[in-house]
Amino acid sequence: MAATGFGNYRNGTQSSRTSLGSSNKVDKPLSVYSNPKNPSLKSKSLNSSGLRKSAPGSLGAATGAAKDDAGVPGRVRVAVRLRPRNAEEMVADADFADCVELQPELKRLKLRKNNWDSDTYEFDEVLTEFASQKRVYEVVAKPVVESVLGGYNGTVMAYGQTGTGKTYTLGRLGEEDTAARGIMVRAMEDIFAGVSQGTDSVSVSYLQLYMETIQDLFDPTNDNISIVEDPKTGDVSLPGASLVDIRDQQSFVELLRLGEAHRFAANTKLNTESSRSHAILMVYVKRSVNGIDSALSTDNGDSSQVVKSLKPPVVRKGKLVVVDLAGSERIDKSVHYLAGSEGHMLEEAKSINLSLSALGKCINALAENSPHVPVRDSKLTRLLRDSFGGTARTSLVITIGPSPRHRGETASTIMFGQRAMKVENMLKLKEEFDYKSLARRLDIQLDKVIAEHERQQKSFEKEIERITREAQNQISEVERKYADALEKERVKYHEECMESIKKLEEKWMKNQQKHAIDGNKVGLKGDGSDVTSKGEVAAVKEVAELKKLLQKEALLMKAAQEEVDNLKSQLAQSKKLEATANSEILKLRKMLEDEACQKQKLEGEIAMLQSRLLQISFDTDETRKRLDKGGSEKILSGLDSQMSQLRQPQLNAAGNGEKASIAKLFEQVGLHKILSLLEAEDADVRIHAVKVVANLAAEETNQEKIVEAGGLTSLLTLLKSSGDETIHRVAAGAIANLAMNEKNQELIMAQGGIRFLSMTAANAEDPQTLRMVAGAIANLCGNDKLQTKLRGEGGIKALLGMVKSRHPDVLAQVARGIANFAKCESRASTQGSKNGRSLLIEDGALPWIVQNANNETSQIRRHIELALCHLAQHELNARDMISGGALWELVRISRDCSREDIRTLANRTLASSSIFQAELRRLRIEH
Ligand SMILES: Nc1ncnc2c1ncn2[C@@H]1O[C@H](COP(=O)(O)OP(=O)(O)OP(=O)(O)O)[C@@H](O)[C@H]1O
Repeated sequence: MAATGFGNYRNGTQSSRTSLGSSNKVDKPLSVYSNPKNPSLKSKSLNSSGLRKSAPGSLGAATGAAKDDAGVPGRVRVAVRLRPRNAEEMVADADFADCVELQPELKRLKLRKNNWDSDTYEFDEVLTEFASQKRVYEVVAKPVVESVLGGYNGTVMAYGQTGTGKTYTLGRLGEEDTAARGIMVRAMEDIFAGVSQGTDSVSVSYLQLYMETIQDLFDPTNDNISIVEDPKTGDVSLPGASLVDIRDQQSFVELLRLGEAHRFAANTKLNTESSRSHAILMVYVKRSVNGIDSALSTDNGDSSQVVKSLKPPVVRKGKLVVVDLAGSERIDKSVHYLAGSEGHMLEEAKSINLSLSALGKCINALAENSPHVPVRDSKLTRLLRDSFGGTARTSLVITIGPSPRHRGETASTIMFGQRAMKVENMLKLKEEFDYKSLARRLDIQLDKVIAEHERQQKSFEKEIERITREAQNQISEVERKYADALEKERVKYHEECMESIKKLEEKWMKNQQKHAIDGNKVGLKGDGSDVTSKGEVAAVKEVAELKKLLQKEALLMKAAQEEVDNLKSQLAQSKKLEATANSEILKLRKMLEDEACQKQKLEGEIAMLQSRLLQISFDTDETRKRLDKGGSEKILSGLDSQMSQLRQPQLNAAGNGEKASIAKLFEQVGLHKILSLLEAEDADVRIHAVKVVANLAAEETNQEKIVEAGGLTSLLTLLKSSGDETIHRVAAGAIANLAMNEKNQELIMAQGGIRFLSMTAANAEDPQTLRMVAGAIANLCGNDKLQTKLRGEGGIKALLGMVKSRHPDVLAQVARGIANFAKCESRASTQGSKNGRSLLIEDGALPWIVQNANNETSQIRRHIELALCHLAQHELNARDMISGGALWELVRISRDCSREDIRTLANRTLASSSIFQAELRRLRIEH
């Protein structure tokens, strides 16, 4: 159990701390300014966050190891405050001096014994009747508040006789006069100044403890609040009390006023002005001290950075408890006052005194370093268990009045304070990794990345579309232009050709006609040569003209060709553009793929964290259930008892709530993701994931889903491929759970499960691994259909091989497997579907069975007794059983077994076997 306040922490040895009666009187020098063990522990040695940097054994508070259990020692600090004389005392005590004389500069108080003699006491602070509320806060409470902000528990308590100013010191709201504000209000002001609104939280409960009943001052109808103590950490909590989140000072003051009104109403009902109850204000401060904020807030799009710097934020939890105790009158005086009054009032006085005297006793015990601190004697001390003299920084202000008439009370208050000064504290930093908030933040971050990714993808797609469209437009434009130009050229060329041909034809016609006329003329003149030469000249001219025309045509053709070339180069240019656009598209696609990859990584991280959360929830669930069962470790006859506990249906309401949250988480993470983590590269993640799967497999409702999602195959693969024994142990446990179901048993066999389980058993060193493997095989042994296959694949041999371990847990599972197998065999032989002797006997199980038939562990013994009875039911086994010594065991069982049903079964079996009967007769054994 962890060191806690009244409950556990013991002072170190200190010579001056010898007797209860010893005090810090100046004639017994004892330094009250520093801790003799650690002189650095004056309140001044705290830095601004209330953390010590180099105290021996300190936690290294600035970096804060979440699991470190070491503590920082420190003493309960005690201040004494004197109330000024009130009007009545001014008159009644006018002729008398005050019963105390204060020497604040020496931090001393003198308590008058008589006119000439007084006792002197030292305190950490001596506050005169003139001390301002501000000063009182600063010396009494401020260091505690700073400590709370630094992640420690802190307590401020006021103790004193009725009417001496406890409520004045702690609870004044100071609404009309701010200088009058008490410790509660000022403490909250400092707390608000020390927290950041975005990441931190402050919540309060306000209670009163009256006649051993705790009432909620925010909701007085809630008046039976119980105290819950965490057995591990010793932390005290009040789950039934209202816990109100507060965001600003104003709402706190309003709440306090409401609480005060309820307290006042309760006191009025009791017809008294003084508070007869103890009022307790609890302030819970949660501060985030580092984390992934910086990494997450850099929205530079580089999500891999986020993954690399993944570190859960550290949350420091501090609890400030401010206790305004009821008046500390001595019981004899109260009884005297109350003599003749109603019995209730006497009871009440006793009850107040009971809790105060219990507090006193605890303080005495702590101051004396006594081995027993009677913390359980009252609700007050139970409530303050983690807040006083334990892991908390504690400050006590004792209030006294000046009147010599109350010298007795004042003396007893002073002695109380003196003893409290000797109580040592062991401060413990309350830090934990806030996986939930990390997962939440990562979720938000992932959402952002996904949204950004989707946005980018959309704009990339749009861009791609635009570029493609533009390129296509350009191409079709160029193509269109090219086609138009070609067509134009073709038409033009055609027209020109036609024109030229027409012209030539016309000319040719003209020439023909001319020739015909000239021919006629020649014929008439008879001078042909002259005429011919004229015709030739015309023909030459004609040819020259035609040549010109042809040259012109050639030029036109050339121009058209150039135009075509030009268009072709334009087309090539467009194609180039298209290629560039394509490579751009490819680049964009690659970026998209990278993004998707990052997203997947982040999802993996989240799944891993959520699976851790799931595991933590399971652990909590399991612990809660164990606690619910009163911590008794019931040995369950089935499988792994821890896993079996998870199947217990009788969960209480809280358990159901927890289960619901597990189911929700399970839903959120998704089985596939959890299963995929079984193959993670990081061994820790694999171990973690297999634990989660094992826990899930413990729930019958999850088993089918796990098998369907391929979980069984993954678990068997882990047995085959992993070299880690923890993984083997947990995976075998999960397989054992899945093997509770007949369908799964067949699947396990079909996937070579026996081989992997046998292999695991052969390599196992930890008996718990063997227990899980044996448990899994034992379950398979109970399936009638699998008998031959199981034996054929070495299942029985594997079971028998595990007895080497000698560990009773392993032997119990082996025995259970053998009993299951024997039962199936005897059923099969009764039904006539089995011939021949038992496969168990064939595989050599009988000697071990006989050897352990009277094993001292009842669980093993019972299984074996049953196995023997089952084996004996088949006549074909009788000879082997006789020669192996099993008959003797059967006889013993039939006579001595403490379970009647087994005794009867053994008797019936012996009676029905003629071979056994003959042997018994031969040996002259009566049966
Ligand atoms: N330091 C002080 N200066 C001025 N007045 C004071 C001082 N301390 C107490 N008083 C006055 O004395 C009276 C009693 O104080 P208070 O109610 O705080 O006492 P108490 O110890 O809380 O009593 P009870 O145990 O009955 O609740 C009140 O009227 C309060 O204003």
